[in-house]
Amino acid sequence: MKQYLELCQRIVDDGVWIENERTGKRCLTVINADLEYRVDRNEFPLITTRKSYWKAAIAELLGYIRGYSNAADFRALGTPTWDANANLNEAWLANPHRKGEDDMGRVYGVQGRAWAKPDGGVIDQLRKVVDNLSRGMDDRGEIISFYNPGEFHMGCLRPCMHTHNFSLLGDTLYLTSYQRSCDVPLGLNFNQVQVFTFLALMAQITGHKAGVAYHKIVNAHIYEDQLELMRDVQLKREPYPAPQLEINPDIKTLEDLETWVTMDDFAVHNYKHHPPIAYPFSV
Ligand SMILES: Nc1nc(=O)c2c([nH]1)NC[C@@H]1CN(c3ccc(C(=O)N[C@@H](CCC(=O)O)C(=O)O)cc3)CN21
Ligand SMILES: O=c1ccn([C@H]2C[C@H](O)[C@@H](COP(=O)(O)O)O2)c(=O)[nH]1
Repeated sequence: MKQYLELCQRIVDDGVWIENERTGKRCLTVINADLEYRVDRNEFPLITTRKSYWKAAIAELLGYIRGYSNAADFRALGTPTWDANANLNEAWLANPHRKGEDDMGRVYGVQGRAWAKPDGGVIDQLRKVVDNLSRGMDDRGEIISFYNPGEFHMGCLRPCMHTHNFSLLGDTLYLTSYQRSCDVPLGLNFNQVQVFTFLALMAQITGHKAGVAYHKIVNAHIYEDQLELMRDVQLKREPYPAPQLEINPDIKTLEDLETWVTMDDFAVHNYKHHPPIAYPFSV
């Protein structure tokens, strides 16, 4: 929690105002942030200075793992977070590649599970990493990348957390995740949960101990209409201790994650938090 609050304060103190053409808003921006999550100690990085909707964040991650490309599938898992990008963005609505209501196009999980090869067929990046790690193998390229510039025009948004790089040291699994663009009040709240949970889940299904997750962010920003709430409300609150995440131990394979797992297979313990803050969302 301390590192999150320090990043927010740094943006408030040192951020530079940058015009964002896509949203038509100004963003107070800093470059480069390095966050670390102690998955080994089960210090779940939930924001405590406001209520965090952690189930929606894990539902998003599960949707990426399943390769979903439709906001309705994300809603069925328990999160409405892709509704706006799929259905309210003018540029995407006018895009001939959009296949109708709720279609997100070839973003995130589609690239992770079905990256199109130029000579036909697809690459399942996640399956390869799971198979290697399950055999105790780290080829120093256990990478899942959602960043496919050749297909940006076929999706509603370029991926923000675009690369997840797993590493095995003995029997301990590590994760380094890269994010190019971060909406700190809204998105980071979710992304912290996702990086932590991705490592915890991958360690569980590949039979390893979870170590530390490293989260590297390039452009970290607060939108102009979020600044007052962050500076005058959230940053005035004292954080509470980190809660713990419990994952159903019956989840043992990638197929389990693809088929029967729901949000009921996740629980958070000792989550003490301040009241909710409704930050504006920019499409
Ligand atoms: N501007 C912007 N910020 C983002 O964080 C973001 C995007 N766009 N587009 C793609 C995804 C969608 N994500 C989202 C979308 C909505 C919320 C959101 O509204 N969160 C609320 C409540 C969520 C709920 O009720 O389930 C929150 O208070 O955290 C969070 C992340 C993260 N990403
Ligand atoms: O997981 C996510 C997804 C999106 N965001 C934020 C970061 C930006 O504010 C927007 C994306 O806009 P771009 O113009 O494509 O950078 O969404 C996030 O923080 N986390």
